[in-house]
This record gives sequence, structure tokens and C-alpha cells, in this order.
Amino acid sequence: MIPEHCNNIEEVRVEIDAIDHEIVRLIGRRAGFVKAAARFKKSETAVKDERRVEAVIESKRKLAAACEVSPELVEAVYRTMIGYFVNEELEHWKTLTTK
Ligand SMILES: C=C(O[C@@H]1C=C(C(=O)O)C=C[C@H]1O)C(=O)O
Repeated sequence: MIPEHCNNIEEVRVEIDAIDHEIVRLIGRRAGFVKAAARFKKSETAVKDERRVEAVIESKRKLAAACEVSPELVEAVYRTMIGYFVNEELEHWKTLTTK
């Protein structure tokens, strides 16, 4: 279904809900890999890895522009998501290093 083929608000919302389902599922999948990264890091600085965070943001800004989506929106979403994930990764890393 493409947006132009929707005949009413219900059809629009069915499509939006289906997309949201995928987005949330993928966020959960991404979270699992961020947690796995903790196993390969030797310090708190490495867990935070600010250079990698900036590289991810820059590449997603470029991807957004190529997809005709606002780079500002995508950056804001990624900064919120990565900030949350890094905190979770840090908590997980601490449990690994105290074992
Ligand atoms: C997953 C990693 O750990 C953190 C999380 C990142 C992310 O969510 O993309 C990026 C950098 C790290 O601060 C990583 O280093 O790749």
C-alpha cells in the first residue's frame, strides 16, 4: 500500500501501526547488539565511544538526506536512542567487569 492509495483514515492508521510495529521490533533488535558490544570493551571510555557515536550520527544524517527524510529529525531520534543504549550498555558492562 502506498499513501496515495489510502481511501480513509482507518486505512492510513493500519499502515502507520504496521510501520510502528516494525520500528519498535527493530529498535529491540538493535538494543540486543548494543548490549553484545559490551563484551568486547575494556573501559568505560570504550563503552561510551564518542567517536563512534558521532560517526553513526553523521552516516544516518547522510542516509536521511538520501531518503528525503529530515537529517535533523533522524539525528534527534538517534541521539535519544543511542544515549539510552549507551547507559544500558554501561550498566551491563559493569556487571561483566565485576564478575
Ligand atoms: C554499540 C556500540 O556501543 C555504543 C553504542 C552505539 C550505538 O548505539 O550505535 C555506538 C557507540 C557506542 O557508544 C559500539 O561501540 O558500536
